Amino acid sequence: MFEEHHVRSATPEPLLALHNVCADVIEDGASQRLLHDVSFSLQPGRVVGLAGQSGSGKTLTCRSILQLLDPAIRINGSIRLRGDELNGMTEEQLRTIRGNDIGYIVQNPMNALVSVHTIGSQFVETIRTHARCSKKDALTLAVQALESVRLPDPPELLKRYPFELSGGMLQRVLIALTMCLSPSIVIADEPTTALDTINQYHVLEELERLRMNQDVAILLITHDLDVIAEMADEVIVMHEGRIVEHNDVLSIFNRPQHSYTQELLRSRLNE
Ligand SMILES: Nc1ncnc2c1ncn2[C@@H]1O[C@H](COP(=O)(O)OP(=O)(O)OP(=O)(O)O)[C@@H](O)[C@H]1O
Repeated sequence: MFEEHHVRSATPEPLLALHNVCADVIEDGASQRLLHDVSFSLQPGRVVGLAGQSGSGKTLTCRSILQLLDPAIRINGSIRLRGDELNGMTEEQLRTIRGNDIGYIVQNPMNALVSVHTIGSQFVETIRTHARCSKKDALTLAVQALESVRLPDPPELLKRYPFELSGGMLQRVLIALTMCLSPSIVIADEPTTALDTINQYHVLEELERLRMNQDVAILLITHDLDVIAEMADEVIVMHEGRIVEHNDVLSIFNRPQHSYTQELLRSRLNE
């Protein structure tokens, strides 16, 4: 059993608030609902874990927030960032929000980096599209960020190409890149799934430091309930595109209410 302790009470104004978000896919003229009235909010400095088996709608929920969806998918409902509605914003407005306000860390960091450019040029390019600064200042910022995720020899690392680094190093590079943009929210979609145990530990530690040092709100998607137990303040359990349970982490693990949450916890114990 997990030890009970007081969970910090929520502040009144959420950083991000989803209200009745629905996603429908239109295929061959027919519409199928993939997300059903998803509602929750994120507060600064808190980690919300999103759990549920494969196909339950976790990634779709993240990508709805970022409005990074297949054109066949339509979103309804409200997604507010500090009160501003994201649903319906122009692509240009959204591009500013992605990175500046909301960082996105994905399972396979290779997909987020361009293989033919050095790590350094990608840092400079990304930093300079979000903030007005010289190349030299961008490189200084990159070195500091790489040092803070404890990667060895950052100046040398900046000269290397993504394919020259391991998955764990790349994931930490991506976290460092995200840190340079100082987002208030980080969405981490299965950030440790492709990593070995040691690298999993390092990546989770860096996410924890982001939350502690920069008061970042983290939406952590993982099928790994041990990671959720370790990191999250609250847990949202999704099943077939719906939120079936949302509670603080101790209540979810000690007193799960929904039969699907109970099943999910039982399957973890049997693993
Ligand atoms: N572009 C799309 N067209 C049709 N169906 C889609 C599309 N994208 C997602 N879906 C469906 O929506 C449902 C939710 O998918 P989603 O990727 O959010 O699941 P998930 O919980 O993240 O699963 P996993 O853990 O395997 O990544 C699935 O049934 C999936 O097949």
